[in-house]
Amino acid sequence: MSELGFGDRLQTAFGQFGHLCVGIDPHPFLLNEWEYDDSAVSLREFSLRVIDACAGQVGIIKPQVAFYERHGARGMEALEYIIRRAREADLLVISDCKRGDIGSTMEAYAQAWLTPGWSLESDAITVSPYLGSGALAQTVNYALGNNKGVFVLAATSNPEAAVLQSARVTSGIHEGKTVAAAQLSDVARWATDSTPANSVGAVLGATLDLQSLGINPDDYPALPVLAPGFGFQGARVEDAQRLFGNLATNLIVSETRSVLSAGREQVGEAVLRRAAEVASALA
Ligand SMILES: O=C(O)c1cc(=O)[nH]c(=O)n1[C@@H]1O[C@H](COP(=O)(O)O)[C@@H](O)[C@H]1O
Repeated sequence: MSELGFGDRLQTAFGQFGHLCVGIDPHPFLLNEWEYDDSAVSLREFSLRVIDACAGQVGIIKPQVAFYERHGARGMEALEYIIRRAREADLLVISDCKRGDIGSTMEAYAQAWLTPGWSLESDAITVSPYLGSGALAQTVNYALGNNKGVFVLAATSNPEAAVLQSARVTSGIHEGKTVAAAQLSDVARWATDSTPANSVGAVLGATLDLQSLGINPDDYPALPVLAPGFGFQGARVEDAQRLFGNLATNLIVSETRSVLSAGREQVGEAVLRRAAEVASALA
């Protein structure tokens, strides 16, 4: 097990490489553009190519589990392999599995993804709180006990999310807040009150107007924030500081298709260029 908590490893990654996280989503269209067939072997080759481009240049990668699951057991084997290779290359791996279930089932997911030495061992995972954020308590405890991280969806980048996430809570400690703001408050409490600190973070889409969801980023402590939506989904990294205010301090700028669509030969160059743009936007 790592000696350092996920929050500390994240700070080291920010200090060495800045705030860019490269997503690995082997969409069939990208496999095709990169001249691979749509197979588990290709997933592995594609992903290794991205890992080579990232190693020593960025600190964090985020494989999207769904694209490996598409290929069943062989796809998951490819995922196990590439996670291991990325971690050996000192990349922090956030496995984007977006698990969300009742507490006892979540515990099994946490064990699958966050147990040192197990085949899918990652540094952090994404989880969904929409069965109630209390159902995530065991996952958070398990992660913290193993020096791992958890990113909880609060306000997601997709337009369909608004109908649910902008609804107002009608009872309890979060009464009157939007669902998204309530989730963010729970995450902020976990991030700051638990040990090791800052190992629990929130997912906040960069495509959103956070104020319209009742979220003023300056009202929150600088917890880790995984922010997808830059690049392909239209958000501009130049706006990161304005969009996230105080939350820009520990912002993970996540980009996938905008980097990977550079192609197999140019992906290294695209990673370097984007990392420099992110560094200058968050300087
Ligand atoms: O958790 C995520 O990473 C995520 C949350 C969210 O709100 N929106 C979102 O697009 N994502 C993921 O980010 C990736 C898309 O990144 P782009 O290709 O850069 O748009 C996909 O793997 C999504 O599942």
